[in-house]
Amino acid sequence: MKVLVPLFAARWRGLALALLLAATTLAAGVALLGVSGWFLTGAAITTAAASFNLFGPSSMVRGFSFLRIASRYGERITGHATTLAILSDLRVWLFGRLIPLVPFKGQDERTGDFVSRLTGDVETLDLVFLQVIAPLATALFAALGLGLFLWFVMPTAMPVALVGLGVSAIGAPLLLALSGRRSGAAVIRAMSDMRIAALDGVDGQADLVALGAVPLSRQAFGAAAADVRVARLKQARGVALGAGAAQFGAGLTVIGVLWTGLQAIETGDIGGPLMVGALLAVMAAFEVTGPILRGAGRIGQSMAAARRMQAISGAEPAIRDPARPIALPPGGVLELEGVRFGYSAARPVLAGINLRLGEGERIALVGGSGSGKSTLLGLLLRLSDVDAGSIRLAGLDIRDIRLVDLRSRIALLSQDAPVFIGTVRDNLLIGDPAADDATLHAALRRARLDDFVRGLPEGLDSWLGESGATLSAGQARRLCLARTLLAPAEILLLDEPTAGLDRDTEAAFLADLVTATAGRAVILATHAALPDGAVDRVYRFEAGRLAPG
Ligand SMILES: Nc1ncnc2c1ncn2[C@@H]1O[C@H](COP(=O)(O)OP(=O)(O)OP(=O)(O)O)[C@@H](O)[C@H]1O
Repeated sequence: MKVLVPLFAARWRGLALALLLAATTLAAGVALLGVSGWFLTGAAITTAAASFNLFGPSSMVRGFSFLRIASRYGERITGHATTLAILSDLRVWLFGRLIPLVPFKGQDERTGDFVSRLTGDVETLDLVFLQVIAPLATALFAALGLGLFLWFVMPTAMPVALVGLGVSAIGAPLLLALSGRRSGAAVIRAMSDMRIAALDGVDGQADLVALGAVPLSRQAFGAAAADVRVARLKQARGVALGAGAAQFGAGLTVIGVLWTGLQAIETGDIGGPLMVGALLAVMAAFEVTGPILRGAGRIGQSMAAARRMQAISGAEPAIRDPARPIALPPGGVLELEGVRFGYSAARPVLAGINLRLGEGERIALVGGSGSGKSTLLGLLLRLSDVDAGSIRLAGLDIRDIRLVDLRSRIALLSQDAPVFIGTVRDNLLIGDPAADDATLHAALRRARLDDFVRGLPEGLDSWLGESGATLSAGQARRLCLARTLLAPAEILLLDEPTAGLDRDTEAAFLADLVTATAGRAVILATHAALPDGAVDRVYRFEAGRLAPG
């Protein structure tokens, strides 16, 4: 739960107010029932014999019931508002931590799991304050108040009531929380698997339909949903058992207090009305056990969720800024010397790359599929670090430069560049947030998409749908290309910029590359046939090395 501490600390005022109101609610409830018992018994005895002042207790009953309503309302509002604000803070924090860790490596860390942590896991933490911290604090307060009250009016009942309250509000929930750890973790795991199965099915819907594989996807989702049901059922069984045990404890306590109370009446230590009032006050104090038990039943789930978040907060991205960054001087000469790299030690991809890219030069990297073109471009942006050798920009090893500086000099159009949800303009402004309409249209023109965008009813403000659903694959690619061209970087890395374009558009774009890239240095990874003059030099990948192409 360490992740929650700073977030709770940042919102301590709201939490403290909610705690105060929760304690007031409980105190008013206890007092209400206590006074009512005292009042009713006193009034009943009055009609039989002695005199009893009805006005005092009846106004107290009204006062406490009003106070209880008002404080409960306030407590719900502040408790929930603060909790929602904390969860929102947590989501933002988590998003910030997760992004540098993408792409996830390993089986357990998939995109669906990432979404699951941001949504499901965070939501389970709502009960930490509302159903654990606040009710526990209130229970302590109740125990203290009730103990003091009984100490004065019926001391023999005090240990019985406190032990009973301790067992029901702390002992039973503690056992429940401990026994529910495994089922809680199972719920979290199963929910995450279910989200992953759902995302897989939605992402691959078209192919699954075309291949007639929808039943397989449904089966995978069904299995995940069944796991969720089983895990939840186990959890609910635990809560029911715990609630039963707590109710039993409450019943025994009331009998114990009644027993000691009757003895106290017999010895003349307490009057009948006050004893009844005290008995009902004890019963009312047990009100606090309900939320604690509900919280305890699910706390295993929250703790598993918190552990998953803690794991992220402890995880360091593989690529980090240098401890002592060196300011990047102007100039954009890029030099690679003896660069070796492999995703695993057993399978090197780059086996000694030497390359020099002068300012404003354009070169092309060609080679078979899987030869290492995209890998090399990724290294230039430090998406991974070289295993051996060095990459220098403006004379500095790129590992000595701040990432933000490096990436402001070099822009990449990746092979699977995404269209973000939003409009054409939203997508383009990611490349250059300050660009005006004329600049946006110029970039679109260079990417051979301007006519299309101008033909849309809302032009630059046309909505593109999720992942550019309203665009063809080639149009989406050109939009991403326009976005990269807009980036004010001196070096452009274009990975298959013409993928998805028809032959004529591809030839026109490549013929126009010099103008399109406006004097900037370019590394073009491509399978396309290059027209004369499109680039200054061509290199071919051969067994992890570069040879003049
Ligand atoms: N994230 C990864 N993890 C493990 N291996 C990878 C990863 N990305 C690429 N590879 C492997 O590295 C090799 C080079 O891949 P890369 O994507 O650089 O090739 P490419 O020349 O760009 O291919 P293409 O022309 O098909 O895009 C391939 O054998 C590929 O299987």
